[in-house]
Amino acid sequence: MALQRKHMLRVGAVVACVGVFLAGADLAVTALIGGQTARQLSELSKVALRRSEAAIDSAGSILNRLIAKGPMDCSAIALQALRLHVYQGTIIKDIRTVDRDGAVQCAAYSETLEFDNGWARRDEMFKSADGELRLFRVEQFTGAAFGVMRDIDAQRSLAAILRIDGNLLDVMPVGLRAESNVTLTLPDGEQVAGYHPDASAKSPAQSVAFTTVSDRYPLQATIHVRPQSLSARRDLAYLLTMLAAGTLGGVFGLLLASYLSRPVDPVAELDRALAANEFKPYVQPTFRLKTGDIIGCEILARWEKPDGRLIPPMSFIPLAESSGRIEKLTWQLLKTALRELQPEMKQDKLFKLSVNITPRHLLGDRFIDDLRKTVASSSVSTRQVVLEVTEREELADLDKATDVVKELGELGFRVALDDVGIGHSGLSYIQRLGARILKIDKFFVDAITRDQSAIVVVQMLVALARELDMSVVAEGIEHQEQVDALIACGVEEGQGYLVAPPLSLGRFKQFLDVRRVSAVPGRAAKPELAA
Ligand SMILES: Nc1nc2c(ncn2[C@@H]2O[C@@H]3COP(=O)(O)O[C@H]4[C@@H](O)[C@H](n5cnc6c(=O)[nH]c(N)nc65)O[C@@H]4COP(=O)(O)O[C@H]3[C@H]2O)c(=O)[nH]1
Repeated sequence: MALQRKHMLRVGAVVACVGVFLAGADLAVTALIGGQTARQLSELSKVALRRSEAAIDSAGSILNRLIAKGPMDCSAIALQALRLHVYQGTIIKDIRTVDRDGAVQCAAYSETLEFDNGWARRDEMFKSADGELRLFRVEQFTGAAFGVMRDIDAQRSLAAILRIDGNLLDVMPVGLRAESNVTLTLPDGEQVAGYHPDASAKSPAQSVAFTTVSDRYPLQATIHVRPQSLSARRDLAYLLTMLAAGTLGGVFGLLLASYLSRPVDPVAELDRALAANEFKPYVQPTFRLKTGDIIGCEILARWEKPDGRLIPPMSFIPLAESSGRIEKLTWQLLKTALRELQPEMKQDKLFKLSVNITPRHLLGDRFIDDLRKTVASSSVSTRQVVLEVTEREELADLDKATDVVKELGELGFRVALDDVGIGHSGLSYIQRLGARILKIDKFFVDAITRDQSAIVVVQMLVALARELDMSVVAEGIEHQEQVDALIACGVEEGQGYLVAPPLSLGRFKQFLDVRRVSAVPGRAAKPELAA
């Protein structure tokens, strides 16, 4: 079972750590690589724009040179001069002279006019920042072309028709070429050039855009990419990082598991629990057998672990005893119980609170002093406090024990001898100690309804108690038949699951309230009060 838990812990820790490391690495690498890709694409849109600006610059200076050469008046010489600048293979596909309104007067190659499908008016053109050039879209049957116009004089202008193609806009890195396109647009959104590296592929339907706007020309270059292209998960660096993170997570998980499953020093654990106040006084009511009236309760320690587990006393009391922590533990429990039950104890002056005291603690030098202080600070009468000393363990020094019990009695405390009948000491021990209460062990209560000898022992203990002026409490009563048999033997008080198991202080208070209201003798505790 322990091995299985260890294995489960190890697997759980490894899985959890790998998960956390992978998630962390995913977040970090996605942000890092995604950010880098976005910066790279912004830079590339700048490159596309700068190249396009250079093309416009070059067209503008050609137009300037032509205008400087002579009158561009559609004469044969003027057209010849224009033709010299329209070469196959360059981006200038035609140069035209246009009038004041932008209407074409003549073209370097008049046959290109047949390709036209529309020509912008002057007022539809966009001015460059220096006012020297005007840019516009030229509709042609073969697709959009890009017009760059410079005024010759107040009446005429010279317009170059450019086709900015892949050579200028081919800026995309290999990995992104197939999933992107690059466009040049005017301020009205009209596209004057576009480039898709993979001519057969369609533009991405859903895309992320990276745009650079020119500060010299009314123009912007935009790179459109599919959102998936930005995903860092396609990157080799991402895969390598995730592999490293997963491995690190696994190693860390193993280390964590071995740290968590390291043997814990039980005494250090006790000290930690004491400091954290994890030991709680649960209490089990004692009652009058004939009437069922509650006459007190016994503190039974429980360890409420931070993970919610409730540890029974036999799992920690022996260690607390052998490690010298029992004193601190006892005072902690008693203080808490006195503080919490003080109102009930003040209201019912006959109510007795019992606490288990180990023989060694009882015989300790400071026991009586500490007990007095603890009880005095709660302003509860010493007469309402019972100290249960077990008969299971021998009192090392019976004479000293007798003196202590006597002194305690003078101070008002009562001492009960616990687990009577199963211990090693004889009747003289009971007689000498001077205890006021005798608690008959559950062993005899269990047997009393089926074993005549148990009846004889109980009757004998009752007789002895009467002789010594002691009262008798029977422990571990679970059935009404046991109550009846105990009454028949002369026992008057008892405790057991028949009335209630050990309860937390809060539940015990509720239990008292319910009992006060119903006040039915001998009735078992309501199931919801069971611990
Ligand atoms: N089956 C059954 N059990 C019943 C019934 N009625 C009561 N019991 C259980 O019998 C035990 C009676 O307490 P104990 O003899 O003082 O025996 C106690 C006592 O010797 C010791 N102990 C508990 N708390 C403390 C403490 O604060 N200090 C010291 N020194 N010992 C403690 O641990 C022992 C065990 O305590 P618990 O486990 O709480 O077990 C308790 C109680 O829960 C019943 O009807 N049926």
